Amino acid sequence: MAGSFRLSSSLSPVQSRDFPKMRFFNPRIQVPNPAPLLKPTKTANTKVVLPGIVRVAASEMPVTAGKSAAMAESGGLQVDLVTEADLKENGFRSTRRTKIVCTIGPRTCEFEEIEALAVGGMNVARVNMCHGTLEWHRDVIRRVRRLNEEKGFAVAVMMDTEGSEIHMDDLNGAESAKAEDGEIWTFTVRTFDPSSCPERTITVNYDGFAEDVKIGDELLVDGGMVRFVVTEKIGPDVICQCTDPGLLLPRANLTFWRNESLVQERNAMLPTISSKDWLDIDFGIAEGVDFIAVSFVKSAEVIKTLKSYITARSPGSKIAVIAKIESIDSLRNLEEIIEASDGAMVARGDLGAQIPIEQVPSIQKRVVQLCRQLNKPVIVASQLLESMIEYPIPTRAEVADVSEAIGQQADALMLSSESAMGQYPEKALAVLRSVSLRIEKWRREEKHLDATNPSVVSSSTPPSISEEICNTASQMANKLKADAIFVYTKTGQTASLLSRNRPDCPIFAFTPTTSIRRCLNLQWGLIPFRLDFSDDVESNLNRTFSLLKARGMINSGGLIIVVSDVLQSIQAIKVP
Ligand SMILES: Nc1ncnc2c1ncn2[C@@H]1O[C@H](COP(=O)(O)OP(=O)(O)O)[C@@H](O)[C@H]1O
Ligand SMILES: C=C(OP(=O)(O)O)C(=O)O
Ligand SMILES: [K+]
Ligand SMILES: [Mg+2]
Repeated sequence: MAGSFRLSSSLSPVQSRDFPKMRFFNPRIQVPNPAPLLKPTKTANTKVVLPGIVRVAASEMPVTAGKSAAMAESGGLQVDLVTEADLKENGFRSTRRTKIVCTIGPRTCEFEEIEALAVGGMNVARVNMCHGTLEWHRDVIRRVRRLNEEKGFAVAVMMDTEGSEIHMDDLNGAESAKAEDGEIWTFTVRTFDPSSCPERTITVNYDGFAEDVKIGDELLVDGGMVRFVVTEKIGPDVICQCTDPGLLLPRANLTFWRNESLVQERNAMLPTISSKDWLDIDFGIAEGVDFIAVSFVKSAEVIKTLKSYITARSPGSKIAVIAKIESIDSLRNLEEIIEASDGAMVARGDLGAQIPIEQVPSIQKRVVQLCRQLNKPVIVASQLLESMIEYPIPTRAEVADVSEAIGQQADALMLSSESAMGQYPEKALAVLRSVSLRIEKWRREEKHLDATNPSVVSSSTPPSISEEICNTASQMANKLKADAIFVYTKTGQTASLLSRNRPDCPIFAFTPTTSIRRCLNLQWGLIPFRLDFSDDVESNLNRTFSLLKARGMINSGGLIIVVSDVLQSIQAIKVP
């Protein structure tokens, strides 16, 4: 990777009319109907109306009120079959604590394929608005909702905005194009009909592109997978010579570099949330997604604006806003961005294209630590198991990278292409699952040897009552080797504060609200259940014990630390 990480002087305020325009290509993704990973279940409801286009049947419409079979059976305690089986087979202490986000793409968009991922441990399904049509995304989101309703899962949905990144066109539907060493390619802002596009010509989505680049600049595709040097400029056309040959993929990201630094000209003034993103956000709000991940965040301001927009559009909505840390600007304003957000993602793909890649590991560590300090969930994303797009097993180096993120105790790991379009989505998920279990267990065993590892995160100043209660409860649970912490939480805040301490035992979070249950599913060590509860801790507890016992999920004699955010109390109780 060329260049060093240089910060240019802060930008002067710009008027919105000064913003160079991004053009958004017409959605060109024809969703194929990949062979299902599992045999179709009886619940499959997708009707294939046209070749290659998936339509949704009426029963995939958003779920309305009414108790599902899964809930009715358990007397009001909603839990999924995977958690139930995990608890029964492995016992409390060996449940997986690190959560898994899977990007849904053409390889995994059918109901049975999403179900297979949920069965394999997916906690959050991510749709990337950079690809696909709104109809496609709507179908996927509704399938996840139907799966939750029918099977009692709490798979949350994350919508990831396209953002104002500079990228290439879709190669007219081709899977890829090969650029050979020394070949001359044209990058242009002109658009063509698929039939009349000249050879070796790529349309770029950023209007200011031809003006901003200079002869001698280097053009990097996907952070350097393919590299060109600009040799000539002819009006809207930028003529380039390939210096590092490779495969160009549809809509691949483009950055340009001058004197070993990333060029940030007018593109630095592109809005973080483009007009297309606002429409996608409206769509996300209407579909009731749980998280909106904002690409290329530059400042805390944009997060605040989006949060108030969501509140105005959908009062009382619980949509959480995740800041993607993937640009130089986000690093400049890191602390205030994370403070303003409901969580963060270390988006290593673009981050590694914007700064020298050798700086990515230390930034990942810093973001993970900062999020923990500020009590915000953090996701480590991109290229965790990249080779599994093609191969059924990962490289040893990938396993080491995944282990590092788990060792850092990030809340969640994310699959991108591995699950969206790779050949082995379920196997990739299984690798994340088994590496998590192994590293978490090892970490618990070795913990006493690590003096630098505090059992609680230090309190904020001035300390808050709930924070102190959660710190004490976590320490108690560790010292007494409790089997689980139970937390009764209305807003989810107390559950988060417990998770933040990364205690040795799992945290059962009971919440009356389905959307909060789903949001908690992103956080480390939390096993979220939906349960209506009263202000009477004693009766809640007795009810919970009998419901869990009836399903064989707890045994008499187990030690439970109970925290209630209503009474702000801690109790230590043996399961009767
Ligand atoms: N909705 C979709 N339709 C078609 N392809 C998709 C879709 N979502 C993801 N993909 C494919 O999966 C790859 C990985 O997804 P992701 O990491 O989210 O995107 P990107 O590579 O653009 O950062 C994409 O490059 C694209 O090829
Ligand atoms: C997760 C990332 O964002 P996207 O996949 O949307 O480019 C990334 O850049 O690492
Ligand atoms: K995106
Ligand atoms: Mg990105």
